[in-house]
Amino acid sequence: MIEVRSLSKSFGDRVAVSELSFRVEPGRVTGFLGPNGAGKSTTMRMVLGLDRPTSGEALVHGRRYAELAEPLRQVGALLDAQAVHGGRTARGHLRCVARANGIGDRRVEEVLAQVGLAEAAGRRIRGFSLGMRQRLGVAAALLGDPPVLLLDEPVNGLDPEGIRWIRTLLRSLAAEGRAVLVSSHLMGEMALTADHLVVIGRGRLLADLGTAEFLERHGRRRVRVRAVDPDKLTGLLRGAGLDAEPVGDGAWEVAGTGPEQLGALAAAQRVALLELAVCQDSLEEAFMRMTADSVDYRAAAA
Ligand SMILES: Nc1ncnc2c1ncn2[C@@H]1O[C@H](COP(=O)(O)OP(=O)(O)OP(=O)(O)O)[C@@H](O)[C@H]1O
Repeated sequence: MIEVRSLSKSFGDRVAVSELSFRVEPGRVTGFLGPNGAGKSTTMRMVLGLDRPTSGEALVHGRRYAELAEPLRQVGALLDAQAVHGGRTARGHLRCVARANGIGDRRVEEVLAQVGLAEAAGRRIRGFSLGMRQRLGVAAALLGDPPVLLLDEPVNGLDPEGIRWIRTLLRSLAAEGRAVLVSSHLMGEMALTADHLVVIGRGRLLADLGTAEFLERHGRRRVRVRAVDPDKLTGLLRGAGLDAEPVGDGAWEVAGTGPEQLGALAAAQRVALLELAVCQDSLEEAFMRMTADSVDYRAAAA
């Protein structure tokens, strides 16, 4: 388990992380979300002992990273897939990391196969695509078979097949009882992958809750409705005083009601419907709404 307690980090007078507390529990994928510059990478670097907190602490299994015995067997990480020696082969790179941590060559072959790089294992990394480097980074993270995994933007550069592969892998690692923390900008992907979300903005915690609960709380839920006779529907909605918004093509989106009530109302007033469906905000829409005030770099409105 990862435990972040009142963690803060400043670079000069720039506050990157501020009084941040959350836990990454075993058995689930925790998505780590936040706009650019929110402090995600800095937090992950502090968990891995690569940056020193200004105050507070980040613990893995109750200890600071530097205090862990055989750290690679305790926590696996993918931070920057580009940060590898291009002149080495994939196998050579992994053997080097493995030997430095007392891990045998057999495990290297296992993780190469697990990430789909068995055939490319003898090739030099400098010829690898970004997606292959990501896979290699994941292989290195898995080398020690660790109960905790921490991945910064692992789907970066992956094609749709690769993205699906990462999703399946992360979910199966969590199902095996591991604690998985993963950051990503791809909201649609996070909605499919993460059971739990930790959202930060400007270094501060904005939300720490289940993905479904996040959508429920921060996403809007409306009922889309369309009728054979659009004028009759307009009259019905206006007459009922509902919070309705026209969305084109004679359709409306109505807030504060459910399809059951709206359907019953239409039936009672003999308005024949063509469409009656619940539309729920996507994770991206919910996320944009909740982080609107904490975006550091945003294009000025035209
Ligand atoms: N070594 C450093 N020196 C100075 N400032 C830094 C350093 N590392 C990070 N920062 C600043 O800290 C803040 C948080 O950056 P960080 O990279 O952790 O955010 P992030 O959420 O990972 O962003 P992104 O989604 O763009 O990767 C930013 O304002 C960044 O400019």
